[in-house]
Amino acid sequence: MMLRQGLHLVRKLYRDGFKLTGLAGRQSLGQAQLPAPQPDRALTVSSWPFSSPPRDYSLPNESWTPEMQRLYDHYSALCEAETEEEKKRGPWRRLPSYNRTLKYATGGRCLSKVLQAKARLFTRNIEEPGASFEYVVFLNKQEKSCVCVFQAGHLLEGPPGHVHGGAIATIIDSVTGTLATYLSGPVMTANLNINYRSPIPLGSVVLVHSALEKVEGRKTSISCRVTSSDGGKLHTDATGLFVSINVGHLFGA
Ligand SMILES: CCCCCCCCCCCC(=O)SCCNC(=O)CCNC(=O)[C@H](O)C(C)(C)COP(=O)(O)OP(=O)(O)OC[C@H]1O[C@@H](n2cnc3c(N)ncnc32)[C@H](O)[C@@H]1OP(=O)(O)O
Repeated sequence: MMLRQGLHLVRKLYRDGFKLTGLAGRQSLGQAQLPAPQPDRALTVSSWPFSSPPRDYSLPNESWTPEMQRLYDHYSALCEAETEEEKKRGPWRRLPSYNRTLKYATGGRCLSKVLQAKARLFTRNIEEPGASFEYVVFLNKQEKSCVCVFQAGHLLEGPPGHVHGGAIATIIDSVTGTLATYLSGPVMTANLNINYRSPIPLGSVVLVHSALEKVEGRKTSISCRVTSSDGGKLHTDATGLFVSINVGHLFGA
């Protein structure tokens, strides 16, 4: 019964144009218009099925360094820009980010109710501001690309004073996965290829640039480069392969 309700809700959200922040929501740039602009130019959850609005983790908080805030302001200003092609607004959008998109997203038949209630998006599961992943993604729908401003907190340490490779892989998976989802709808990561070129200092702010390489049938290929905030140093480059799925795939259907 729960499974059927979950599937029904997911399908309804897709039909109604649920603007995603997780695996299940989607917006195909090739097939539909992005939602009407909001005052802060963020994409919005238009069909949020719960009474209280979810917290948007991609907004500034007290842990953000001046560099993080500067880059946020820079890309936010691009979201405000007007272009001739799009008379009123440019191609940039800030994507909101929540720690759970669908409380019904069970992740499979066997997830207990306790787990279901406690499940959280991996990158947003630590409440202490600045402790782990502080990031905000800006999408450029014309260029089919996005940039993520990422500040790596103290809980992400790998080599002393530097960011863990798994944490770097996580942010790459999240950013490339987000772009693939916006471009192709519901997808899952099939393959990630990562080259670690230079270590990322803990607490620093880096840019995660992602762009569409190609779409072949169900396969969407995304490239990614992690650079210093001034773009001068390459930390990591990667490619990701995402395979389109039916949402029932996530529910064991
Ligand atoms: C806004 C959002 C916010 C979202 C914010 C959060 C974003 C977080 C993003 C995190 C995303 C994840 O971590 S996802 C979690 C990690 N990933 C997973 O758990 C996926 C587990 N794997 C699977 O479920 C499956 O293997 C699939 C769905 C990937 C593919 O299975 P399938 O549907 O049966 O498809 P299949 O026929 O095997 O393959 C389809 C085509 O893809 C190719 N293919 C499949 N796998 C591979 C592979 N590893 N390497 C190369 N090619 C492959 C096949 O050759 C075939 O090509 P051809 O013959 O058609 O040419």
